[in-house]
Amino acid sequence: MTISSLKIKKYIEPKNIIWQELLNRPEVKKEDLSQLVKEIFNDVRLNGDEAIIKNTALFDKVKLDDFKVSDEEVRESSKNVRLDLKQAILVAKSNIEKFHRSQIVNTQIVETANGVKCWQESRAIEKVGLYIPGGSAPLFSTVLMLAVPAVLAGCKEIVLCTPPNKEGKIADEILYAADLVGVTQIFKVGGIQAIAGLTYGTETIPKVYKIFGPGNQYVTAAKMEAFGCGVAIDMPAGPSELLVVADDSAVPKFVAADLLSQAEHGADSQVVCVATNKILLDDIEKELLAQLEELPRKEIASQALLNSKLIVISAKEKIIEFVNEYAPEHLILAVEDEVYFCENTINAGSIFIGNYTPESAGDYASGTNHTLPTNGFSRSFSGVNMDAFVKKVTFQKITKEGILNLGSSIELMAEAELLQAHKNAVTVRLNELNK
Ligand SMILES: NC(=O)c1ccc[n+]([C@@H]2O[C@H](COP(=O)([O-])OP(=O)(O)OC[C@H]3O[C@@H](n4cnc5c(N)ncnc54)[C@H](O)[C@@H]3O)[C@@H](O)[C@H]2O)c1
Ligand SMILES: N[C@H](CO)Cc1c[nH]c[nH+]1
Ligand SMILES: [Zn+2]
Repeated sequence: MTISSLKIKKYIEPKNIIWQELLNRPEVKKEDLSQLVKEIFNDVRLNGDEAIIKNTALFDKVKLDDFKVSDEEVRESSKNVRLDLKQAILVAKSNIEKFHRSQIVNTQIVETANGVKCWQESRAIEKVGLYIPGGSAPLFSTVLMLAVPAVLAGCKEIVLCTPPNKEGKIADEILYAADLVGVTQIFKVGGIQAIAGLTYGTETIPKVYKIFGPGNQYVTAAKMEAFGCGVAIDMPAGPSELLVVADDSAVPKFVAADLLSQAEHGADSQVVCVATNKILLDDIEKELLAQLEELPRKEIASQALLNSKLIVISAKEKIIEFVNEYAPEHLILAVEDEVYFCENTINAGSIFIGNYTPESAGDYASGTNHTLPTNGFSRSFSGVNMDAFVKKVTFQKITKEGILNLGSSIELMAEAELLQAHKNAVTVRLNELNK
């Protein structure tokens, strides 16, 4: 496809009746993966490491008898990472730490009635598995996004799996970032077999309690199977997406650059731009096509742009209605009335405000997490944050005075539910106190 012939779908003041078309995500070929996932899970459950080695040879085209990354490999890879890149990774790590640490809440003891104290404490999930995709780009930033909060939360075992390349290697930057942050074990295993290994455990891979991280359709289907086997997962995180809302205060060159930043992730990415007038939208489109020409990943980005939409909606109430129905992973607000749009946005994974807040900032280094719900799941899921790595345990301590205060309410409710033993647990105490 030549760039000049690229036609991005345009909609001018679309009526609600065609909104469904605008809200749709790119069509994914719905291959039924459940049989394949079940077979590999069964293989790994029964044959452990042998199944991991066999499936890695089959799907990643490399035979690795030892797939655990050694300390020596980690040390060597650190030497291969450029000094300026190491510095940049340190800046990102520090900001991600600061922002995620700020999410830790202090315990608050509440006296709900005289002598009845209740509180909640966080306990880190002891064993977590982090999946880092390996395919078309070495996403070492995802290592920071998952491992930094895991370490801050106090997770004891942080196990990372990522697919090896055909030489049986993992990108130096992934190993450097994992070691820097404090990942406890690293395995050269990807796809379904990695998720199965983390679910059941093998001779080499430890079983974990929760699995995090994005991945392709095989990884996503495997995470759903893991969930069915009793292992928690973070969320369904699919192909990247971005919605930009722009009014006359926006800079077309910036908006175009932002749209392309997510389009280059994959052919299945989707970017949408809502502008308040046609002149602005045309300027953004012109910039988009000019900048696309210069990109090394222009083929991928062009494919994504075929799934994308340029829309004019002039009324801000209508724009908000559209944003909340679309429920994007990322939302950029390049608008004058930032307060109105921020206050009225309900469904979005992460919001970027103003002309100098590119989405890439959140992908790498501002401090927020880039593992976010896609495909409309921002209606009901949060992105990865500190809460994802802990469980909340509630506590209560009731004194003699407390049970005297609360006792009769419990007795009455238990009796009404026909649960005599529940009532008795209170009655025996009240009898003792009233002697
Ligand atoms: N939403 C987010 O936060 C986010 C962030 C980064 C990446 N992503 C997404 O993650 C995905 C990364 O995918 P990827 O492919 O680059 O890497 P990946 O690591 O997810 O998948 C590679 C693995 O897939 C398995 N596989 C490949 N072909 C197979 C087949 N025919 N049968 C069985 N298994 C097979 C192999 O085992 C291989 O190791 C992309 O879709 C990208 O958009 C999302
Ligand atoms: N934008 C991606 C999430 O949708 C995350 C990422 C990693 N590296 C660059 N970007
Ligand atoms: Zn990105």
